[in-house]
Amino acid sequence: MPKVLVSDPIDQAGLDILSQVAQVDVKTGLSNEELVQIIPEYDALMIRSGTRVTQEIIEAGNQLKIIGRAGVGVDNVDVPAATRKGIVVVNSPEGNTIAAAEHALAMMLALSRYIPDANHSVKNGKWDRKSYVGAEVYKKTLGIVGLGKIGSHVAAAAKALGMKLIAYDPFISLERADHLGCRLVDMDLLFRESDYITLHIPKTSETANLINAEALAKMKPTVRIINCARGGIIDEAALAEALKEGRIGGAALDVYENEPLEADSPLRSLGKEAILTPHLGASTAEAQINVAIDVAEQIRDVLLGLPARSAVNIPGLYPDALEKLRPYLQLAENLGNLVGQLAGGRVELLTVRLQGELADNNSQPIVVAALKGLLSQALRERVNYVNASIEAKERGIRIIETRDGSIRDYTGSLHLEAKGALGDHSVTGALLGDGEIRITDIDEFPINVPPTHHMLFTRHRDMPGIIGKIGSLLGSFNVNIASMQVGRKIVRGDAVMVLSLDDPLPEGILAEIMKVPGIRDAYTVML
Ligand SMILES: NC(=O)c1ccc[n+]([C@@H]2O[C@H](COP(=O)([O-])OP(=O)(O)OC[C@H]3O[C@@H](n4cnc5c(N)ncnc54)[C@H](O)[C@@H]3O)[C@@H](O)[C@H]2O)c1
Ligand SMILES: O=C(O)CC[C@@H](O)C(=O)O
Repeated sequence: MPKVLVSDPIDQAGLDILSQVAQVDVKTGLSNEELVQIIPEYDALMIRSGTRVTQEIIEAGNQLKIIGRAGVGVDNVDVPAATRKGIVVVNSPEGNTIAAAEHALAMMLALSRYIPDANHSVKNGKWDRKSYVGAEVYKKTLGIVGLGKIGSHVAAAAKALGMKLIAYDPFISLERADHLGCRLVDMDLLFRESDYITLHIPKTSETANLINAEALAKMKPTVRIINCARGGIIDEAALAEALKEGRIGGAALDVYENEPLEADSPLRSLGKEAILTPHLGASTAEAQINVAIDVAEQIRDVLLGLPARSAVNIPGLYPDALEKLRPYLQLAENLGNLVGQLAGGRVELLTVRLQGELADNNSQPIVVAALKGLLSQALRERVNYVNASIEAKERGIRIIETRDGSIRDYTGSLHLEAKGALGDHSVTGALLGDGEIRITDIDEFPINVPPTHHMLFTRHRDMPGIIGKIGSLLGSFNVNIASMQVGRKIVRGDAVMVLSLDDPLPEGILAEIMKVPGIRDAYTVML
């Protein structure tokens, strides 16, 4: 019988499902060293947010087939290490949506009426009615940052409370926002106009410290901020300072840069204008049952040799079909991610053309992989091989699929075109004999580069000196170039340049690149 280790508290409903097919050991509170020691005997690991699944644990897990996260965020799992080892990582993308949205709403109302402090004072024998004169949310402006699953539910409820809704989400269509009764605005305006700001975004390099001293300075002195998304999106020291000095009205936090919150955090000494909960967003009986069942069923299926429905790293296909398509799925995901970034978000139309031998295959997994890549900048771990099509549909992305078996430049290749905020862009990619991926065309300019983590693309006039200038500019910012390619259709006409970089581009450098004579456009892309 296979063995499953459950290393965080999981609802009994999930344990019952696992017990149908496996020996289940529940051992919570283990240290990294203890996990490394016992993991070799297990076929599956089931966790919540308490266990950090490090590369060390994954490498020691020689029998491990699946890691199941009973919740959304897989930020506590080293997913690339699991993928390298062929271990499926699954999550429950929707099981706790309602719980988290309701927690944010509860925080907003509790903050407005000082409920935690008032409760505390009555329980301590007082009858103080003067200190707790609150504010109404009716007719106030709620700024929602991130209009995904949780943000949308918050919007619907806040609308019913009579609030005016504005939102910032660069990946959501105007139609979707309109449908939710939200006016899409830029971040700056949201900071300035909101009476309440609620965060429902993933933590990424773009959203880390989004609410910092500079952002706080733009807000109304009465603004109340709610974060039930991820720690690290708010600069906690700057927030504590602003609250102490009365520069903002209040803050309610469920998540923190470091969890558990440090004993000496400045947040702990704040008064009634701050509410702190210990990452309780998903802590409802209903959500815990939902996520436990969702993830336990997937672990059971994988242990029985069936596909998982919400795998974040490996698609849920039967093993033989997966083996054949795996390199093309990776190609599709890379190209989807690339064309999505070139198109600048808000993609309305994606055209997928399967070429050469690829045209003979079942196109559905390829299209889904392309969508997964396309949506990954917006949704991170929320998007998987199961929900990518639904997410795309909800975002109003139309898909056109075509096939051209006659194209034989490579045995099989894939062409994607996206219409987005930055206009129409296209990419083509192929597999070399050894399965290595090559990007072979960008916006109809022929190139031949492997996808890498940090890339820089320019559109420029083909003229002497331009490549040298970009090279020295990057050098002056201490950015190392791994490879560089130029593609052009005619001599001294328009050209594209693609650089693979060892380092991320520091802030401000794109503006400098745009000043180089002959450069028409420049984009950075992270794959
Ligand atoms: N406190 C908890 O216990 C708890 C429970 C569940 C989820 N969460 C967290 O809540 C957050 C939202 O979850 P969700 O299920 O709504 O996710 P989601 O993927 O459905 O929505 C996230 C939204 O953020 C948008 N977005 C991405 N980058 C952005 C950026 N730079 N600026 C503005 N918008 C951006 C995306 O377009 C998307 O619409 C996540 O961070 C998730 O981990 C917390
Ligand atoms: O309670 C938990 O497991 C955390 C839930 C939440 O942060 C998630 O990512 O799903």
